Amino acid sequence: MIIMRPFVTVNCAMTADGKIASVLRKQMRISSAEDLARVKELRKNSDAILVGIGTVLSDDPHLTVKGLSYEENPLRIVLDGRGRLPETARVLDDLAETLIVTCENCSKTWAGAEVLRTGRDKVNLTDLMEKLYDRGIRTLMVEGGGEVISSFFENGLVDKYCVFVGSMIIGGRTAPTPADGNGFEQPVNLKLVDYKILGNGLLLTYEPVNDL
Ligand SMILES: NC(=O)c1ccc[n+]([C@@H]2O[C@H](COP(=O)([O-])OP(=O)(O)OC[C@H]3O[C@@H](n4cnc5c(N)ncnc54)[C@H](O)[C@@H]3O)[C@@H](O)[C@H]2O)c1
Ligand SMILES: Nc1nc(=O)c(N)c(NC[C@H](O)[C@H](O)[C@H](O)COP(=O)(O)O)[nH]1
Repeated sequence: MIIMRPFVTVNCAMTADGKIASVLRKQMRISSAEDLARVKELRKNSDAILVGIGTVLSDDPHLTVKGLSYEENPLRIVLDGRGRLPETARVLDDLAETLIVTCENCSKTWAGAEVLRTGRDKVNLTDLMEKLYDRGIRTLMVEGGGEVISSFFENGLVDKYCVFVGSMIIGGRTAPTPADGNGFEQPVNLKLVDYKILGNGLLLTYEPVNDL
């Protein structure tokens, strides 16, 4: 059965040794200024921006585009299966609409945010994609982190994968990478469709290869 879902672009920045943050999981500037400008455009051109609760707890991002009004900003989506999102998180400010997606057994609510419940232990991404499409979301930007990106690949929900490779080494065997989770038995094969130098780093753009 074909499901109608948004076009999904995964975007992240990794170091030249394949890490998206340090072992302390604290936010680290990996992108060049040129890449940050591209990320801003990508956010602007997306109907919604999605991150996992791990990213919110580590980075406390705004997930907005500076200069855009509440109505113009993309919908902010946080995957939070166990209801850990603090009321003080910046994604709950009044700069944009926010949707918190949690599991069916989580009864938590948040002031000023809409809550959607789907899935048992983890948010059911396929169901979420259908629901987002039904409410008019046609383009979705997934900004991380590693667990969430891995789930999108695992569920075959990625249309485009953009990874900026910053010219630095951070090391650390437990530092997060673009696709953490439990790993796949079979690789997700990609086609390299573009590459571009952006300041002191390289932007790689891939599309998953549909083997069927
Ligand atoms: N460099 C970058 O581009 C970039 C971007 C974003 C985050 N980060 C870094 O990534 C780290 C956070 O990543 P992370 O992997 O710990 O957390 P994450 O942001 O991927 O969130 C994972 C959590 O989301 C929840 N979740 C609910 N449903 C899920 C589902 N279907 N699939 C997966 N998770 C689901 C679970 O509680 C899970 O633990 C931080 O260190 C942050 O700084 C880097
Ligand atoms: N593209 C990108 N390059 C980086 O070097 C980096 N560290 C992130 N990290 C993503 C993470 O989620 C950040 O927290 C938000 O990019 C900050 O988002 P805000 O501007 O506060 O909305 N993303």
